[in-house]
Amino acid sequence: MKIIVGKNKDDIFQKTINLIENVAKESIAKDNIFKIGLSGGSVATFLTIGIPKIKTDFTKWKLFFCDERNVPEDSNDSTYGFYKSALIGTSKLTEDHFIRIKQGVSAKEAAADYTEQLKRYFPGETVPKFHLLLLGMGPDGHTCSLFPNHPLLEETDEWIAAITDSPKPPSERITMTFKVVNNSKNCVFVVCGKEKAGIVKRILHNKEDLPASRVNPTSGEVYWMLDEEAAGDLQKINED
Ligand SMILES: O=C(O)[C@H](O)[C@@H](O)[C@H](O)[C@H](O)COP(=O)(O)O
Repeated sequence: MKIIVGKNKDDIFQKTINLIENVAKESIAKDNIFKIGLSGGSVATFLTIGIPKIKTDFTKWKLFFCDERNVPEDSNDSTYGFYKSALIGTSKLTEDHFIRIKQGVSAKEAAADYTEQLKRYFPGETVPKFHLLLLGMGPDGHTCSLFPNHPLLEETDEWIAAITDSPKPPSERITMTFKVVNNSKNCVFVVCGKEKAGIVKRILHNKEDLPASRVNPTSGEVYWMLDEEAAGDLQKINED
């Protein structure tokens, strides 16, 4: 685990962009493709600003979703819709770069379909191994759409699961399970703001068993990219 604290949001965002750029370069050199998983929420806002600044061959990128809301792409709640409106037409990314969820079906069907899509992009792999997953963390310690005390935390067979009772609206989503998350080469949390300081301490110092605590790739690295505010309670401990 690597905990990297930025002086402020812009500093940690730049450090995260540098990390993504380096992993993309290594991945393309080795595999001739860079397979990245995106999350929604504030990390999406940061990425839509940061991704276009990355010096890379975007023709080798494929962008997946660590989780996605089961809503129409033109809904304000669609994570893909947010990335599309910010990046397509304004960057070198096109719709074809994104692996989107099936529209107009139940969450269960969308999860099954996304699993089939993953099989096409990770041929022959017993579990998809992403080069990098970009993760947010909610104030309750959830990540992807894996929420505290939810049965999906214990899912060990499915790669992509459906949730219809998400405590964070909208209620219907699909999500990577820990089976896929913890098979990734790199998991990168981007967590900013003083409202996250308490949960960051609960996870990184108190070691409470919360969903984000369970992100620990079996043969990969987990990075916690924190601004000073989100790391504030951790730093108080170090000063004591
Ligand atoms: O689609 C989603 O809702 C996200 O994937 C979710 O996991 C998000 O990353 C966290 O809720 C953190 O969101 P914030 O950074 O906005 O608090």
